[in-house]
Amino acid sequence: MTQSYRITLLPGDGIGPEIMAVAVDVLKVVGQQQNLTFEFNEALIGGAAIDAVENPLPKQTLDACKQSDAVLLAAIGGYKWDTMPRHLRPETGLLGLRAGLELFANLRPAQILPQLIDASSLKPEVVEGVDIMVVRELTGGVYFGSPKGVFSTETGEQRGVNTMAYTVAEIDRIGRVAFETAQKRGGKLCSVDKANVLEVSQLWRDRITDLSSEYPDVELSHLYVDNAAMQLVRWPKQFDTIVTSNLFGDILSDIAAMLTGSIGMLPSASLGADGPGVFEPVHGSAPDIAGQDKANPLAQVLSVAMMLRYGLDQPAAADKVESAVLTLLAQGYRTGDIQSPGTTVLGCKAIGETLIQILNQG
Ligand SMILES: NC(=O)C1=CN([C@@H]2O[C@H](COP(=O)(O)OP(=O)(O)OC[C@H]3O[C@@H](n4cnc5c(N)ncnc54)[C@H](O)[C@@H]3O)[C@@H](O)[C@H]2O)C=CC1
Ligand SMILES: CC(C)CC(=O)C(=O)O
Ligand SMILES: [Mg+2]
Repeated sequence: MTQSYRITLLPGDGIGPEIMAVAVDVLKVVGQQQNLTFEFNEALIGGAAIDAVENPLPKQTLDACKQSDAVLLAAIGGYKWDTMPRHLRPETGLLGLRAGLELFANLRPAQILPQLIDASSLKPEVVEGVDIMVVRELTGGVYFGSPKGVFSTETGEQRGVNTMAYTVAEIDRIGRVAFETAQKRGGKLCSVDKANVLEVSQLWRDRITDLSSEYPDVELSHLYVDNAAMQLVRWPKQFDTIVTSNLFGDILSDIAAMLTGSIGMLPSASLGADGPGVFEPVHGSAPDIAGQDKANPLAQVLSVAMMLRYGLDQPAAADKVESAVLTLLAQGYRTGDIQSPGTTVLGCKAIGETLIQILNQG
């Protein structure tokens, strides 16, 4: 029987439309092969939405996302909007989408593919076999805490304020996702915080420690975030699953990206308790290479695989997408960001066409 899904597409800004085009082509072909049909609905977000309707997250877009089975997002942002007031910034639209869909758990896998060992910034013996899942809290912490703003002090000086805050309920729900993720993986969970300095981090550490009694099969450890950043580069193989707050997870997942060769390789899944998830690359809109056919579309394509696996419960289709990416790399095709001697560098579009050929060859 054919299974049908409604997918909202949010291409966004910069390289977003280029990598989204590749991902949609891949999804259509895999859909035909797996008896899945997709009803696509493209909507505005970020800078593109600001330009069109002066709102980085139009109500129509959020409503369309809520009515979908899954949302595929590319990236938002760009120099053009960097000096706009906060409510007219692309990033405000992205945060609004995450909050609006209550996507509190962001899964960011960083896996070194054997074909890309030469592309990593680290020595082969350091990165070989690395397979890390960063579980990042996504709707709390300093990105959302109040008070926030720029206020005047008694002396008339301006003072910028953001607040890092977590409730017990927020820590517990991301903690449970992390323990359950670790149970399905290597059984090790490292919680990353700054409990030596921050009250919010001490509460985080205490709660995660308490929760661990419910997961005796998971080996829990704790690291301060500065040490964790260093350890990720020093000996990344010590990590299996990492759980951390919104800001720390944002930074640590970009570090983890470079272990795998390029930020252009890292997909992610943003999930809530129920309702549609958003599937998006870890990287941003890369305005420095936008419109030049240089973008690596593989993080977006691998986000399609995460959508099929985590959002639509179609693991066989997800396997097909991931295996096509591995074949492409094994055949020596690369975008510029992951090139190494002896490989063939292609543009974003040509990488997409080659992936389709690989999929059609079965
Ligand atoms: N989820 C999202 O939509 C995110 C949006 N942003 C926004 O993106 C804009 C640019 O931010 P940046 O700090 O420059 O981060 P970025 O991730 O867009 O780019 C950082 C560097 O990585 C390269 N890069 C990124 N993705 C690539 C890809 N697929 N293929 C090849 N190279 C790639 C870029 O060319 C750039 O040199 C900003 O407006 C930022 O707020 C940043 C991160 C996440
Ligand atoms: C652009 C920010 C709002 C988010 C970000 O950098 C990320 O989610 O990786
Ligand atoms: Mg980021």
